[in-house]
Amino acid sequence: MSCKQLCITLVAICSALLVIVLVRTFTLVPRKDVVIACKTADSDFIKLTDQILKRFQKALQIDTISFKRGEYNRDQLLLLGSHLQKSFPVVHSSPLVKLDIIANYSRLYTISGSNTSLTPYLLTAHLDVVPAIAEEWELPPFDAQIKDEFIYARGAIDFKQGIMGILEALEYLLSKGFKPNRSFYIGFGHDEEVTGVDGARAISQELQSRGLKQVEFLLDEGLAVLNGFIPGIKKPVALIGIGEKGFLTLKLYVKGEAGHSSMPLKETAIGILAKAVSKIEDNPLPSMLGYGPEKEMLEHLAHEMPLAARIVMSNLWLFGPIVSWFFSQKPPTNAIIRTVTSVTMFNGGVKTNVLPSDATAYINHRIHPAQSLQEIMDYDRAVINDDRVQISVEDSMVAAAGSPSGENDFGYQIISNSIRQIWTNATTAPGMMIGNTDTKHYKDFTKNIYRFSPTVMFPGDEKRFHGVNERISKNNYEQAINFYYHIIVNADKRLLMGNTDTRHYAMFTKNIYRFCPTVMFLGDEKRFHGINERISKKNYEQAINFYYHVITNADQRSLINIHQHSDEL
Ligand SMILES: CCCCCCCC/C=C\CCCCCCCC(=O)N[C@@H](CCC(N)=O)C(=O)O
Repeated sequence: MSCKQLCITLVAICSALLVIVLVRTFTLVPRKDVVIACKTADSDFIKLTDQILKRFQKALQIDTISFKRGEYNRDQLLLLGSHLQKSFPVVHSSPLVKLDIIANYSRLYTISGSNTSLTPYLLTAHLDVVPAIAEEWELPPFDAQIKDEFIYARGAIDFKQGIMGILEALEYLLSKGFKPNRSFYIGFGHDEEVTGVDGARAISQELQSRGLKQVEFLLDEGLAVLNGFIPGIKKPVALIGIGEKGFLTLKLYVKGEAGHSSMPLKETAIGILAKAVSKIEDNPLPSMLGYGPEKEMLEHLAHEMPLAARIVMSNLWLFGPIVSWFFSQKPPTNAIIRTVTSVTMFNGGVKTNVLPSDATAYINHRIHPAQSLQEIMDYDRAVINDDRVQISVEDSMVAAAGSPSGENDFGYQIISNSIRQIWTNATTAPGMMIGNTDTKHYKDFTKNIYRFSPTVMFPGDEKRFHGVNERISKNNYEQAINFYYHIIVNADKRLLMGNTDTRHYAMFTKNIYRFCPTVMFLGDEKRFHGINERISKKNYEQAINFYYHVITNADQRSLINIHQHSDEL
């Protein structure tokens, strides 16, 4: 090939790439949904009264700690149960609500709706918390004291704001005479922090034994309203977890030889294990950017970014390696692009002058959905490359597949719209839950599983999860209550409302109306996107005449006297 031909080929390739990049950049259009903002002046806005705040603080003061499977503060769980019972008298006495205590401590509420043809939905949360090292906290972890408008306590964001927020919203609604159309369940597990096998799993079994086959959607704890976490986006981003990373906990064990420390061997069990652990930390797993829900998230958010970042995010097929490098720099963004590795426990040795007879370490991986458990095991084995280190699986879970997040996916849109009613300046996007939840126990009921916590976070706050100084602002707790209020009200609709093409015209007018000239009887709603969609001949005639009148009536300078038909005089 001549030099000229080479130049022409290169120019052609570059031009083609440029066209693809620009087309992708400008065809990922922003969403312009119209949602009705929830304002503090609204008559149905639930204000954070002293009473509401006090009962939240009281719930936080009860240290419902889970230590390990089957080992949790049973007395405290009972205490929290009676606190809920006392705090929400309307919920606990309503004829519409049935409460079952499951496996002694978990709580399953069944709220009966009037329309049994509507598939119920499920809201879940957990009653337990992880332990806290009190000495490291600014304020004691189980006092729930307030400092600078923040309530500090273990469980403030993981996840007693969910427990109390849901019940506050329900208490309010029922006390105002709310009678749901759609039934729903509320499931509070008592051992989520130690995998939920006693609590959530038992709730799920109870629902199955009642013959429940399907729920419309499930909302559990999860991602949050994030400020400043995603490079290039200034406004808050509310991520709804549509998938969940898997986990793999590996036990590394080295058998050593006990003896006197004055005559050491070349390496001790501790030394061998320390080298293995160090190799694991030095060799992070490769980036999987583009192969999981994070791709959808970044493409969704691209339109919120400045042009350069927008070009990059819209074209991960080309710029993936740059984004991977960038995201690897910070733990929260690193967590979404790869399987991560944490060495969480290390034990060995009994006395300062005794050679250790063995040493044990635990590695906790959070697995990217594009990878299998076996791949991770093989990777670790190859990296350690030392037969003296025995590797065994302590516990594992494969990653959860992505739930649908399209414009017509009822559960996703109910959650997204409810978020935007509260955090009006936020943009929502599907994301991947980086920690684990109780949702694994409910996966047989629906593929529409979503993970979102109504928690506002700023960089650094992620360390408060399972760390020190966990806290929530009073304002955020008020938002959490109102978020659940909107979830319950919005999910009570028969069909997804508001997801019409009108959002594409929202910039032209605030006078947007949605009406179909369709006559419906109970049961006809199933024909929408269902089977046997139909219209009567008469109704079609009415539809034509309706549009005739819309056109003729709208053809006026100003509003006319509507009673000008001669037959109405
Ligand atoms: C682009 C930025 C994306 C990500 C930013 C995330 C910021 C933090 C948001 C949410 C935090 C999620 C982590 C909290 C998990 C809470 C639930 C939990 O602790 N679960 C346990 C369950 C234990 C188990 N074995 O089931 C856990 O994951 O260990």
